[in-house]
Amino acid sequence: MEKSFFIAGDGCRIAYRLDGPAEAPVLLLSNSLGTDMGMWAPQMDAWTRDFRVLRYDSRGHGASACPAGAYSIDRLGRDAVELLDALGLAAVHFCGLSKGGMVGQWLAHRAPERLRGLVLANTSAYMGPPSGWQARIEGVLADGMAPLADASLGRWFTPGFPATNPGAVAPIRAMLLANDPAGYAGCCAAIRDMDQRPTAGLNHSRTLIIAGSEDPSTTIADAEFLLNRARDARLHILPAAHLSNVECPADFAAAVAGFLA
Ligand SMILES: O=C(O)CC1=CCC(=O)O1
Repeated sequence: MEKSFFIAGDGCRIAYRLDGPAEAPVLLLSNSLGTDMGMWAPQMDAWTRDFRVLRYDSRGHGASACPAGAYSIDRLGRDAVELLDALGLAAVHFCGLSKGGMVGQWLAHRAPERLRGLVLANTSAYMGPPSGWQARIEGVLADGMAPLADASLGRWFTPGFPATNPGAVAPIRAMLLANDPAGYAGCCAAIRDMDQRPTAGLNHSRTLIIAGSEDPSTTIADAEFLLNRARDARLHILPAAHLSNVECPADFAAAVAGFLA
């Protein structure tokens, strides 16, 4: 997959890619922890009919650089804003899943003028306790990505899904295993240190919240928290675990496209 690059404000090299008609409205996509822009493959055919789709690899993931040390939600949010600045885009539609949705929450609070429609999928304003993230950081830095794989896929998909959909799950597993542990750990630290609950009520953007009925990581209660604080939000629940766009590709694509239309 051919990717372009821009340099974020702190010098980090970040990969992005544009697909779809040049004149269509831009839809910016932000990936989850442990994946990269390839996680949106199940939606690309549908979305590139109506949107100029702008995907990027979150720092620490995919082809983007993996600076050592802790990242922050503020830094991850600025990466999205600086990508828009680099491409001269004033305001775009945004869809982020999990960590990507945490970036979306940050944008709603810190850069709402850059948002048209906002989709927050399988995400949460807070994912405590910090000790769990600290243990994950220490584990991945000591032992690499492989020991995380089975437990992660167990949270990302409902129990029967991998066996019946190996072609959908194999690329996701490969993305997770390809992560540089330093980049994965840097993003874990951003989630460890994040608490966007106090600012959730400042989301005045038109928002679609997507949740998975079987998601053990970011629950329906987490989605309802965001829903109840936002000024203009609706909730769409899919029969899925955490990577709802992979488990319910067509429904996810249609829900987002219908909301943004
Ligand atoms: O892998 C997990 O624990 C689920 C998750 C948390 C943030 C994210 O993007 O995925």
